[in-house]
Amino acid sequence: MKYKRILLKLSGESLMEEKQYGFDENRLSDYAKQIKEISEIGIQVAIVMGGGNIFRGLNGTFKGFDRVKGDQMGMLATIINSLALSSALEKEGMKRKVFTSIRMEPIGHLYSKEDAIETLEKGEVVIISGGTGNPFFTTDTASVLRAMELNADIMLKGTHVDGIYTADPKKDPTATKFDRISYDEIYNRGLKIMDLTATALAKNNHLPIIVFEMNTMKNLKKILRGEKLGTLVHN
Ligand SMILES: Nc1ncnc2c1ncn2[C@@H]1O[C@H](COP(=O)(O)OP(=O)(O)O)[C@@H](O)[C@H]1O
Ligand SMILES: O=c1ccn([C@@H]2O[C@H](COP(=O)(O)OP(=O)(O)O)[C@@H](O)[C@H]2O)c(=O)[nH]1
Repeated sequence: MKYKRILLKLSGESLMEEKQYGFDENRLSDYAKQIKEISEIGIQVAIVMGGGNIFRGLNGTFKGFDRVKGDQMGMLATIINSLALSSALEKEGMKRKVFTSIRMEPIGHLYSKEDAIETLEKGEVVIISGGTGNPFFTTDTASVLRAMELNADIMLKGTHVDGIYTADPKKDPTATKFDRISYDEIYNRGLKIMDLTATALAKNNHLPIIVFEMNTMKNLKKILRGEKLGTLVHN
């Protein structure tokens, strides 16, 4: 296998399926099955969950919430999603440990790099919730940060689009997909697939990222086998 330890970022919105809000149990179960498949072949998997299916801080500000309170609500949303994923993994008979970036026992263990690495080395899945623990950040940034802390070989951003396009493919049907793209090009073209903080942090630390569609079964395993799916982001 090409990679030994991965950081998998799962978009909150991808959990919704056809729903307008919250999560779809079948989608969660499909994700758990895909994660099981790669864990069983010896890949160490750390996961950062998004929260956009429940709450985004910036949306709250439009409704009159204070931004910091809104972001804290968003971080709590990522914890709800993480517990749901943990429960789906449990149904698959998987050992896993939920960490929170903010102290919240007994809901999850307070995140520490050492504990997370120890858990990964035991072959258990690590789920890191609560984003970075700070407002004004995103779970993409949290994913890059944790990938670096945990010395992950790559960050895989699993979402509902099949890669990075010249423009948002939901808004522009003429947009075309990149097989590879540099961090600078994401910035120069102003692409909205990842926020600039996450992009800059990954670039500065030479962290490769693959953006791929996670809603099709087996895609995660195919990537780990080296099949060319999605878009590779590189320096
Ligand atoms: N240049 C682009 N290429 C691909 N997807 C893009 C681009 N710009 C914006 N998007 C949007 O980014 C979303 C995927 O990113 P992700 O962080 O997983 O989403 P979300 O924030 O909805 O959870 C999709 O909704 C897609 O339409
Ligand atoms: O380090 C973080 C990560 C997330 N959030 C908040 O949590 C929300 C949900 O996260 P995100 O939008 O990244 O989730 P996704 O788009 O991946 O579903 C964000 O809008 C922010 O309000 C935050 O404040 N700090």
